[in-house]
Amino acid sequence: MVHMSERVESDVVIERNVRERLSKVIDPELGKSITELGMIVGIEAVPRDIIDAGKPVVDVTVRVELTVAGCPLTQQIIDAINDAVTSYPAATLVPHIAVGSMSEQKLTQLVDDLKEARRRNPFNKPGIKTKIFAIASGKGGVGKSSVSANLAATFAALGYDTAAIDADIYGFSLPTLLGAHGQPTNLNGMLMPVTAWGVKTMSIGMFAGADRAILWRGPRLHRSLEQFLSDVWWGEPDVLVIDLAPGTGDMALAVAQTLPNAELVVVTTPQPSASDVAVRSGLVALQVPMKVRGVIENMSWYDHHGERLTIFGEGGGARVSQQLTRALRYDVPLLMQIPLETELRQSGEAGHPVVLDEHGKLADHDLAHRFEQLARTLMQ
Ligand SMILES: Nc1ncnc2c1ncn2[C@@H]1O[C@H](COP(=O)(O)OP(=O)(O)OP(=O)(O)O)[C@@H](O)[C@H]1O
Repeated sequence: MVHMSERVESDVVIERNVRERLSKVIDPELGKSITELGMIVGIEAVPRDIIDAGKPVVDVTVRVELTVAGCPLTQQIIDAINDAVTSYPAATLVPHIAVGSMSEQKLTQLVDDLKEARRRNPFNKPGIKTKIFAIASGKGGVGKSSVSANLAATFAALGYDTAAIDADIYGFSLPTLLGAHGQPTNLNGMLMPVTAWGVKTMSIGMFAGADRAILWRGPRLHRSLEQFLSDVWWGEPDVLVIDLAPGTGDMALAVAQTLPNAELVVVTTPQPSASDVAVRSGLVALQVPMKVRGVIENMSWYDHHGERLTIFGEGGGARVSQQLTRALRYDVPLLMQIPLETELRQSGEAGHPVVLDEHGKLADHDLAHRFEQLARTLMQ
């Protein structure tokens, strides 16, 4: 027999404990707890007079206010709330989740608060933990975007909170390669990146407007990149991969000014016409305090019925590594060689990075192992 006063107290305890458990549920877009974001507006525990498997059965109503009605991640949030309630150890809690959306006024306040906390470019504040890798190539078409997409997917599959920016105004191929086809959600002027394969992605290709390319050129590039970084809600990812536009100057300079922690990774193919320009793209580090982390040689060979064909010649990656090491006076290693593989191209076109299996886990093949090794080296 349970007395009324005890029952009331235990309901309050359950409500408090449920709130505590919900504080661990993180909004996948904003990267903050749903309680901290003010999304939980009511929790009510009403016990039924039954015991199930030795535990009291309690109906728990959770009232949730989402930031945007019908947001694509609604179900994910509701599932997480459901799990947090049903996994309660001391009682059998039966969840009833009432979903609504925030009032305009509340949303404006929330966004203002978030913006206030992050008024500026989030990646250059002191003590930031995010590792930033800017992928440069010099010459176009050498596979810089394919490397960026697969590297980002590998980081995410290894469990790192991963963001990727496609800053390639000429190509913006990252969303295609990652299959990130959605539009960024606009939360009262703050943009949410599109998540694909666990990678939060933003591309300037997602912004409409004829002046997009003009904005991203020359003297305004630095401002544009900064704006791009601060108008998007990135949270504080472990790693940020930036797919730069091909070329040797402007873009890398803008990155160095905007993201002082960024490290440059230079992609080349084996042939001299690519490696000569790749060296020049790395030499930008003589003008700005940006570290060149290493070189990746793509399209290094093609395995044809057991025969290794070096279609684009040999030695480009090693040449870039040696020349940059000499010019910059520190070791700029050749980090990885990537063979030509039809699957890499095909999976890129299908929006499924070749390094991932059908479940989105790291695949068990040579190419995936190479990318895993690269990702682990870069995070050291
Ligand atoms: N190792 C590889 N094996 C087979 N195909 C590849 C490989 N690397 C890249 N490709 C293909 O080559 C083409 C160019 O690659 P990608 O778009 O990644 O290059 P990029 O350097 O980013 O080009 P851009 O200069 O246009 O930005 C794509 O069709 C891609 O699928």
